[in-house]
Parts: sequence; C-alpha cells; structure tokens
Amino acid sequence: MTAQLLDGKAAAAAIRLELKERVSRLKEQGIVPGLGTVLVGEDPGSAKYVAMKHADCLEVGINSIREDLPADATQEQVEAAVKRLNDDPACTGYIVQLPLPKGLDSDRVLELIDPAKDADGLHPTNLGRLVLNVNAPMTSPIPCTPHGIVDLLLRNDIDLKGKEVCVVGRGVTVGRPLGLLLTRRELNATVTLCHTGTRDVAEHVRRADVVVAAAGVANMITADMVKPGAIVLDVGVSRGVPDPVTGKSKLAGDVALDVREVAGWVAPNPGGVGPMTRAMLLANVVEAAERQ
Ligand SMILES: Nc1nc2c(c(=O)[nH]1)N[C@@H](CN(C=O)c1ccc(C(=O)N[C@@H](CCC(=O)O)C(=O)O)cc1)CN2
Repeated sequence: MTAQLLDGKAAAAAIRLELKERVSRLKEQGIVPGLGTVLVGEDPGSAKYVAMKHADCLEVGINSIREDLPADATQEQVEAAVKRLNDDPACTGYIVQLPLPKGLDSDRVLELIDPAKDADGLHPTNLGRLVLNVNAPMTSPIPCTPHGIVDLLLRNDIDLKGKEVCVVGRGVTVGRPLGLLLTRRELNATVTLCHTGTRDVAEHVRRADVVVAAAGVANMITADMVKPGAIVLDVGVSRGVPDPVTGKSKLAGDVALDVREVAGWVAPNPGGVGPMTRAMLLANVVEAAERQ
C-alpha cells in the first residue's frame, strides 16, 4: 500500500485564493488588514517562516509590518516591540515568532499581546476561550497549526468522530491546543497526548487511527509503529539531519519515509501541515479585520 497524500500546499493555495477575495471586500469598505511579526534573532527556520508569512500576505493583499530584533535583544526590547504593534492602527493582527532565544520569557511576551490582535490565538485569553469552547468561528482565533490540521483532514473528507487520535508532543503551538480542538463535540475524537514522560510512545501510536507527530525528533515514527491504513500527519521539524544516501544535511520530519508503505494517508513534511499553518494565520488576520 502507498499512502494517499494530504496535500497541504494545494489546500493552502485554495484558502489563499478565498482570502484574497475577502481582503478585496474589506478594502472596498476602507479596511486594510495588516499582519505584524516580531522576529528575534537569526534562527534560519524562524527567519524562513516569517519571510514566507509575509510573502503570503503580499499574495492576498494583506499589509506587512516587521519588527526584527537582534539575538541579544532584552526582554524590555521585545516587550516594547509588542507594545508598538498593540498601538499601531495599521497592524490588525500580529504574531511573535516562537521559540524566542534562550533567556527571554515568552509567556510574559504572549500575555502582553492585545487579545483582539492575537493572530496566533496564543494569548491566555484566547487559549482560555479554546478551553471553554467559546471561540466558535469568527469570535476569536484558534492556534494556526491545530486549526490547519483539522481543516486539512476535513477538506479530504476525513471524519474524526469516534477516531482514536495520538498526538506526540505537548507544545503550546501544536499538541496542547490540538487536543482541546479535537475533543470538541463537533469533532468528537478521542485524544491521547504523548510526551517525553510517556512510558511507551509506540504502544499508543500503534492503537491510533490518526497520528499527529509534533515532537521535533527526526524520523521517530517508523512503519512498525503505525496501524495499517492509519492517517499520519508529520508536523515536527529537525534541521541539519544528514541524508542517509548523500550525507548532506537537510530538513527532516518526525515521520520516517517507510510509514508511507503502511499508512492510508500521510501529510508529508514539507508540503503538508506547514503551508496550512500559514494559511490559518492569514485566515485569523482576515477574520480579526472582519470583526472590526
Ligand atoms: N508564533 C508562532 N511560532 C511558531 C509557530 C506558530 O504557529 N506560531 N509554529 C511553528 C513554525 N511555523 C509557524 O511559524 C511554521 C512551520 C512550517 C511552515 C512551513 O510552511 N513549512 C514548509 C517548509 C518550509 C521550509 O522549507 O523550511 C512546509 O512544511 O512545506 C510555516 C510555519 C513554530 N513557531
């Protein structure tokens, strides 16, 4: 068996096209959405993601505002950048690219974001709304990667009701909010959240109908761990992993290539969930502007 492709690149392109029309309608009413980003340091992955987010904005007609700070920026400098974006009327939504360099307190920074401009849905108020299940579409943002994962599955007519979902990784951008989203009554999945303290990750993965690998450990999910026909989404990224054939260093996901021989569906990395994360960010920005 070779798994079918969950093509995030194509789905994200379709979403951007829809958003472009919504942005045009907003502009007819005199509202110009603007996405702000706070990028601290020179991490190549973070720099690339931020650059891609702004390229997406250009494509759909959203204005771009950048706050780029050096790697040795102080907590006060980062907080000042957040306050500038809170006060800037041209910025209708913004994100602080994570992770921040060591020594900076990202929780404190996230708390300073104006919840109405929180394009990532990571402000405690918006995460709280997710917990309370009061952020139905159009009332407050849902974190981009979890939203992108659910959207990608639904677009491919994959029903989650009653499914056993194993999420590997408990980070604030993916694992934790994804568990909350999937257990909503309208999705009704049953979620197991594995983490570094889980005794036997393979045992949980083997039982799952859907596996979301978001641990950031290269090739940790192998074919022998996956139930035949399962749906596997690769979210984790490791950079600088040597290619087994050429020896050249490259980007690797959490899911080994041989999983494609066992799984029913695979969202690859790159080309799966990453583009959906960016598309959901744009959707959050457009929705925030529409709410205004
Ligand atoms: N403030 C945030 N920081 C981070 C988030 C987030 O949602 N908000 N998530 C991740 C990274 N991320 C978003 O910023 C992200 C990951 C992947 C992609 C993407 O488009 N990936 C491409 C490949 C890109 C490449 O070649 O390197 C793909 O998968 O096809 C975009 C955004 C951590 N930080």
